[in-house]
Amino acid sequence: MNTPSVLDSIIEGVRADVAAREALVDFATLKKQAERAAAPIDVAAALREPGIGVIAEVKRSSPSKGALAQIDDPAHLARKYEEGGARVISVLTEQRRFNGSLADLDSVRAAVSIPVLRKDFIVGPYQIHEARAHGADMVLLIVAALEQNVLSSLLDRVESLGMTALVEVHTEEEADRALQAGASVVGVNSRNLKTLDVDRDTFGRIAPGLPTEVIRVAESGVRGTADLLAYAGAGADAVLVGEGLVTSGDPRAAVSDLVTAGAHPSCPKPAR
Ligand SMILES: O=P(O)(O)OC[C@@H](O)[C@@H](O)c1c[nH]c2ccccc12
Repeated sequence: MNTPSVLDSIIEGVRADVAAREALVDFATLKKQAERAAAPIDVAAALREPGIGVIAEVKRSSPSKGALAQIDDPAHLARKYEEGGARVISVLTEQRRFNGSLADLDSVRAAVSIPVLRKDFIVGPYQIHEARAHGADMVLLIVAALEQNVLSSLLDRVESLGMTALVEVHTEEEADRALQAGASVVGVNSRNLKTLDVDRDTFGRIAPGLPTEVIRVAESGVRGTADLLAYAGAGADAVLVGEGLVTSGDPRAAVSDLVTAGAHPSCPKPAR
């Protein structure tokens, strides 16, 4: 048998955690909770607005670096991101490796009026209704973690609840699978989730092959405005930034610098 990748071991933990939550709140009850949540915001429309969108992430830890930042008040951080001009807030809810939680998602949802992304390792429908019940507008689906038929049905379920899926890919083959499943927003992760290596050229290799109507998000590895401009030059509509913001000391200013660079007339814009 092959040695399990980082992704495999994260998913194993996630499955156990989902089973434990489902034992407390069954799927039928959760679905009713999701129906009572405030209507989702149209994230695709928000990402089509002019300028390079900044998706700012609430990220305490990562499997590659361990603890990144002490975030005692995720709502406060999210408000700083919103004040800095973030288009969307991403909240990591995976507990074992990223030290996130659904409580973080609740606090952030209550604190901001811009769209919120639930960033987790989604393996089944339960987590999608759970995202909605906790006020998410967008849900991450990682192609490398899902069989094709499961990916397609989860994507349909996200959309049937009025949310938008951010479909994450790392290779051309995965990008084809994302499109086949009907993704309208594709995130190209520069980090390989099986090895955790970052290669910032990944976006530039994959993005040009995506149809023009697909919204392209460059994920990971943005240290500052130079990386944003490089991703924009390769066709990004938006960038997703975690570590660079949580370690910045001034998250509002860090987001604002990125937003300003991405809105400047000299910043390359995707042709569509
Ligand atoms: O901290 P960074 O390098 O700015 O990366 C943010 C984001 O792209 C990263 O957290 C991420 C991308 N895809 C994921 C999937 C699961 C967990 C985390 C991620």
